[in-house]
Amino acid sequence: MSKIVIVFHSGYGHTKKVAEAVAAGSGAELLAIDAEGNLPEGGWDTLAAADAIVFGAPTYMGSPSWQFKKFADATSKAWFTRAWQDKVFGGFTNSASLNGDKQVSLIALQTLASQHGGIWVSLGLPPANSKAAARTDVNNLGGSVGLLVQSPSDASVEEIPSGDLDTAKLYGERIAAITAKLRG
Ligand SMILES: Cc1cc2nc3c(=O)[nH]c(=O)nc-3n(C[C@H](O)[C@H](O)[C@H](O)COP(=O)(O)O)c2cc1C
Repeated sequence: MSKIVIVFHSGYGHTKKVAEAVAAGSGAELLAIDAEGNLPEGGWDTLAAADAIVFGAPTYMGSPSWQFKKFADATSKAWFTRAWQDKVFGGFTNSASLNGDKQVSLIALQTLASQHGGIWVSLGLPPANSKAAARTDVNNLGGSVGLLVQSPSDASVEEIPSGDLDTAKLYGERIAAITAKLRG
């Protein structure tokens, strides 16, 4: 069975909830980047052993949080040896506004995966964008590159729109299916 690892940062728990939903769909192991931008003991070995790596970060000031960026810069050690070449990658971001410049963060995650020679998994779901569409619908935010989630600024972790979490689970399933095809 393929090994999928979700490496993510979450300052206040909302992005962690999204990571858990992606894990529910993919069977992935969660690897949290801490408040100082560091991985737990053995974290780099966990990533080295993964068939697929999913990046997750909240959008802060229009880009991934600095803790995620510190992690991203630290992946240069793996880059030097092409250690992550041909792994499968995906990514997600979460922020307060419907737009909130989430796409900037997602492109940063996709670019990081591409620097490593990875195979990026798009969201693969049509947008729910008709007049009748609601926030409870799957992909109501209309993402395509990866997974977008909106947590309103005054929403608790338990109040993240259910449609976005359903979308997260489906994205996890897609990553698992594609990883199984490509990596066995
Ligand atoms: C320093 C900071 C900057 C933020 N910048 C943005 C932003 O650019 N766009 C946005 O929509 N939300 C922004 N937010 C809101 C967060 O993205 C939102 O609260 C998110 O759910 C936090 O996720 P977390 O609980 O995993 O840290 C910002 C929050 C903080 C603390």
